[in-house]
Amino acid sequence: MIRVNNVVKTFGDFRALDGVNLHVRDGAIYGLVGPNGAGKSTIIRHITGIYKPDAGNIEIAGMPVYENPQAKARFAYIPDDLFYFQQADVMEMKRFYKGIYKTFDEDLFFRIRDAFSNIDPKMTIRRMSKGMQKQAAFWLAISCRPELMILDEPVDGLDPVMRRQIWSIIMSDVAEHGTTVLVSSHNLRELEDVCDHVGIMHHGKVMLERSLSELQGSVCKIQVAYQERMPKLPADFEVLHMSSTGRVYTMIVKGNPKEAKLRLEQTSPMLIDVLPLTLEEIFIYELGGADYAVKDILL
Ligand SMILES: Nc1ncnc2c1ncn2[C@@H]1O[C@H](COP(=O)(O)OP(=O)(O)OP(=O)(O)O)[C@@H](O)[C@H]1O
Repeated sequence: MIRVNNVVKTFGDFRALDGVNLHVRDGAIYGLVGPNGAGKSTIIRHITGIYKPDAGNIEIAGMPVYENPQAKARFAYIPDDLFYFQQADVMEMKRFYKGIYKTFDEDLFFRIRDAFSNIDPKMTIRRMSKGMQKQAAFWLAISCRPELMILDEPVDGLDPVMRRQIWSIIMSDVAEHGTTVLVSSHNLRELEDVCDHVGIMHHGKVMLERSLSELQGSVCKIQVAYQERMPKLPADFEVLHMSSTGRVYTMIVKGNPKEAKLRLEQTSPMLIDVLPLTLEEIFIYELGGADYAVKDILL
C-alpha cells in the first residue's frame, strides 16, 4: 500500500531524512517507532503528500502521492498538530469530510457516536480540550472509511480508557474492512499489542523493519535449571545474553523458540521454560550488537 524509496529531505543544512526506505503492505498495521526528532512526522508528511522529497520517491497504492488527489483520496490522516476550522463543530466538520470523501459512512458516524460520549457534536472545535479534539479527529477519520489510515501519535494526550477505546475501534475496523494502518509512536509498548509490523527510525533513517511474527520467531527467552553446573552448550547455540540466580539460568537465545527448547532439552535440565519476550526486549537484543545506544532509541 505504501512504498517509500530512498527519501531524502534537507531543511537548510540539516538532513532530516537520510534515505528512508519503508514498506507497508495492504492490510498491515505498521508501527513506526523512534525517539524525538528521529524524523517520524517528517516522513509521514512526505507520505501524505504535504512535503516534496529532495530525492527518492513515494507511492500509495502504486501512485505517486505528491500533488495527486487520486492517491490522497485513499487515506485519512490524523497529524500530530490537528487541523480544524476552529469555528466549526463536529457536525459541520462531518459535512466537510463528507464532501471530500466519497466513502464517508454516515451510518458508521452515528453508530460509533457512543464511544465519544463526552463530545458534544454542537460544540465548536475551539472550545474543546486537546484530548477531545483528538477524539473528534478519530471519529471523523474512521467515518471516512479510508483504505489507509495514517496516524501520527494518535493517542498522545488521551486518558488510558480512551486510548483503549480508540485502539479497539481501529482494530475492529481493520478486522472488518482490512484497512491498512500506519501509526507513529515514541513507545514500543503502546504498539506491541496492536501492530503486526514495526519499523524503527533513528537519525532520519528506518534502521529496521520487520513483521512481528518474524521477530517473535527469531529470538526467545529461556529459563533453565540443572542439577549440577550448566553443561557446555553447542557452539552454534547462539546465546545473546545470560544471567543466573543459583542454579537457574535465564538466557536470550537467537533462533526459533521451539527448536532452541528442543536442543536444550537434550542437555538434561531439571526444568526448562520458554518465556515471552516483549517487543522492546526483542529489539534491544536484536540490535544489541550495533554501535548505537539501542536503549536510548526505544525506552
Ligand atoms: N520544517 C522544518 N524545518 C526545519 N527542521 C525541521 C522541520 N521539520 C522537522 N525538522 C527537523 O527534523 C527533525 C525530525 O523532526 P520530526 O518532527 O520529523 O521528528 P519526530 O520523529 O516526529 O519527533 P517527535 O517524536 O518529537 O515528534 C528534527 O530535528 C526537526 O527539528
